[in-house]
Amino acid sequence: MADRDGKIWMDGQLIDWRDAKIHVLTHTLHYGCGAFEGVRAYNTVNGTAIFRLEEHTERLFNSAKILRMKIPFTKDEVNEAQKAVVRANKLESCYLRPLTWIGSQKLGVSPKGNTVHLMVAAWAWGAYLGEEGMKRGIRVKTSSYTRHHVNITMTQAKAVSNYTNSILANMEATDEGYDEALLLDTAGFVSEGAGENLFVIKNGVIYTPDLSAGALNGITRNTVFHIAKDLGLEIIQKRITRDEVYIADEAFFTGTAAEVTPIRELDRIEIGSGSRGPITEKIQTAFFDIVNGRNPKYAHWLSKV
Ligand SMILES: Cc1[nH+]cc(COP(=O)(O)O)c(CN[C@@H](CCC(=O)O)C(=O)O)c1O
Repeated sequence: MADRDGKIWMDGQLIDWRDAKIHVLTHTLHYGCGAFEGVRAYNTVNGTAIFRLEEHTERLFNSAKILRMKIPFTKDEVNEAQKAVVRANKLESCYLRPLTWIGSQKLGVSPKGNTVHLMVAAWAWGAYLGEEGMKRGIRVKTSSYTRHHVNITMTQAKAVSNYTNSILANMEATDEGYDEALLLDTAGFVSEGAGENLFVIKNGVIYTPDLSAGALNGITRNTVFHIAKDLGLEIIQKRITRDEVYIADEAFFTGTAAEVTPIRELDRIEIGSGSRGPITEKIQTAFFDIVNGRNPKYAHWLSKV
């Protein structure tokens, strides 16, 4: 990804993509204390717009606060940086990656005295878990890795260091021929995917793990709460066991990258009909209507670039 044309916003400047480098003694590279966001811009009916930009920037600042990092820019500056990166790269739709990290003044566990930095990059990124998966549903494996205990790492921070757990779970699942991993929490209840939140549907009611299971408070998850209300569907947040997923009528993942991705089986056990369920399809359609600007009720969620 390093060798391409384009611009990256780095510490207040739009610089050439290939020049966006950091030193190998950067604190975050060694110890993993940093935070990032995943954001999408869509080519809506009213032009290119970033979906729920304010909420993503708010979460980035909350992640930094949890990690005791002070981002040296305002939220407005970070919002504008994201718009500038989309414009500078002439992207009609794209995935944006803001990242804040601790600099290279000194190493040692304590980063006190090191500078805090921020960059924003953007690139075209299609269906995260594959176009076929968006229609047919994907195959998921319950991971042998456990999601973080909520007091081991800070699960409400989208922290760089949290993602080694996600990487290992995803690699194990894909090495075994699955599309993605589902992680359980330290008590054995369902938490979330390696990079997604989980929803299941049973007898017309939607369920999702409550956040005590260590799942990230997903913005797409929150969007589905609004969609469900619009559709007159009840959502219950509760502890969910893996076998409740096995006997569900439908299941799907949500995430900025994953959007709304149906799950057709877990651990080689078909979920419902073994394909995208009807309620999942309704939610997916409503989601894409919203992000593409076709639902005026949510126009305020779209920040034109
Ligand atoms: C662990 C995790 N849980 C839930 C979510 C969903 O959150 P939200 O995007 O706010 O709905 C994500 C986003 N995963 C991001 C990283 C993907 C990547 O491979 O990198 C994303 O979807 O952008 C997670 O990483």
